[in-house]
Amino acid sequence: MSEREVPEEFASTFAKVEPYPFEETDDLREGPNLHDDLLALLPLVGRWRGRGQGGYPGIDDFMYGQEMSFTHDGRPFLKYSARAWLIDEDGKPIRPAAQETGWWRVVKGEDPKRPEVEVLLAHPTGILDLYYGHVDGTKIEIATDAVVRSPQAKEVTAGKRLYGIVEGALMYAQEMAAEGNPMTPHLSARLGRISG
Ligand code: HEM
Repeated sequence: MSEREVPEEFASTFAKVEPYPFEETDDLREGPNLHDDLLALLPLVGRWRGRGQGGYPGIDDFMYGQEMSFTHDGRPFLKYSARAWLIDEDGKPIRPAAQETGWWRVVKGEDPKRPEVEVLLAHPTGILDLYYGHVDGTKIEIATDAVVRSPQAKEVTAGKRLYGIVEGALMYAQEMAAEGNPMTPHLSARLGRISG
């Protein structure tokens, strides 16, 4: 339909639409209060940047930079995204690397001291992960309950991640079972807080 064919009443409706009217924040000092259900994940909220190293059977070891953000809008979930880039020994960027985006929620667990978390992740490589796990103080351990792959995706069958807040830094280690290998380390990184 050409612009001229848009009925007059619709044209005025579109013109009136304001930008998204609700606040979303990565800073606990601003915007809506964090939902009570998310208290166990509070230390993650913010923006992070740092470096990591990786490897896997059959590939060369590598180093990477990464940015990560956890934001919320007062509802009981965190919006998560991360992007990485390969770097050389001097930290110079080589090329963009993995990105992932998804949602973190606290679901009702049996032990109030170990809240259960659910993490949904989508990767641009044709892979979707559903992770479950627990928060133990400043440590979060999650493992895949399901991995869905498109026909072209690499054969990733399971994943495991350990996140920890250590002296204000966000550290994590990630393992995966892929391409016929059992659960094997792929990544580890240390990120510093850049806001929030
Ligand atoms: C910080 C994030 C990540 C970085 C920097 C990274 C980096 C790499 C690099 C450099 C390779 C070697 C092949 C290539 O150059 O593409 C690779 C392979 C691979 N990565 Fe990652 N990766 C990351 C996250 C992930 C995630 C989240 C998954 C799974 C969902 C994943 C699954 C794989 C698989 C299956 C291979 C192929 C292994 C093989 O061929 O045996 N990676 N990754």
